[in-house]
Amino acid sequence: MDIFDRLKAAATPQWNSYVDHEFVRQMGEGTLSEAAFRTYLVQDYLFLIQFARAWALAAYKSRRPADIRAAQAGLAAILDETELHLRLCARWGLTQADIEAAPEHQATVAYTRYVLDCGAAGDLLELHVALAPCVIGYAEIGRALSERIGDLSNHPYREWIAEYAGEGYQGVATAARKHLDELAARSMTEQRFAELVEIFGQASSLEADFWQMGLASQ
Ligand SMILES: Cc1ncc(C[n+]2csc(CCO)c2C)c(N)n1
Repeated sequence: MDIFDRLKAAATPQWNSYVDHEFVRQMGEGTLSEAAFRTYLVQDYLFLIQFARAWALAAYKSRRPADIRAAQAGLAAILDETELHLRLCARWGLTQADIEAAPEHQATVAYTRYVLDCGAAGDLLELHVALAPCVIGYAEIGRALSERIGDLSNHPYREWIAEYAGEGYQGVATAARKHLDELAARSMTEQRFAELVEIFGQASSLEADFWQMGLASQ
């Protein structure tokens, strides 16, 4: 059992509220409304900008080159991801300037600033634990949806699912998981575990709230 599995097992209700959310179910079935997806995607772009700052903070909090490289990989993955968002938003006639001018929803503010605060107040391990549901969760969700659906060619959310189920992103998530495990082996004590579960559970709940924000907008 690696540290990620231990955190997931200790925060199962919050984790399940995130990965089995109604938004995810509807997206998989292709019944999710375009309005819900659009609100989600615009907010997710704003979310990614703040998360890029969190990964940059991870680089700043790192003393070892290997940790700086891990932060660099996370930051690069985010910048790649924003391309998907801009491409999909362009189909609705939304430009980058339009998206950047959108006001942030409470759910976006709550999640991103929570993670940034974990990084500001805590150490590198706390920041990576706060980032883990996001990075590793989307890989699990993407893979589960893609396996369930099989042939994605006519699916309304094929680009989104293919992005996170694809080899490129799966590799990023596997590397992030391994890095988290190494970091925990280096700096976690069992007394700290409960504190880390708290962070992991909170971040997972904030992910669930983020999906809910999309559903509530339609
Ligand atoms: C609400 C929300 N949670 C997670 C992700 C996924 N994600 C965020 S940053 C990143 C790249 C590596 O850090 C990935 C895959 C998202 N887009 N939106």
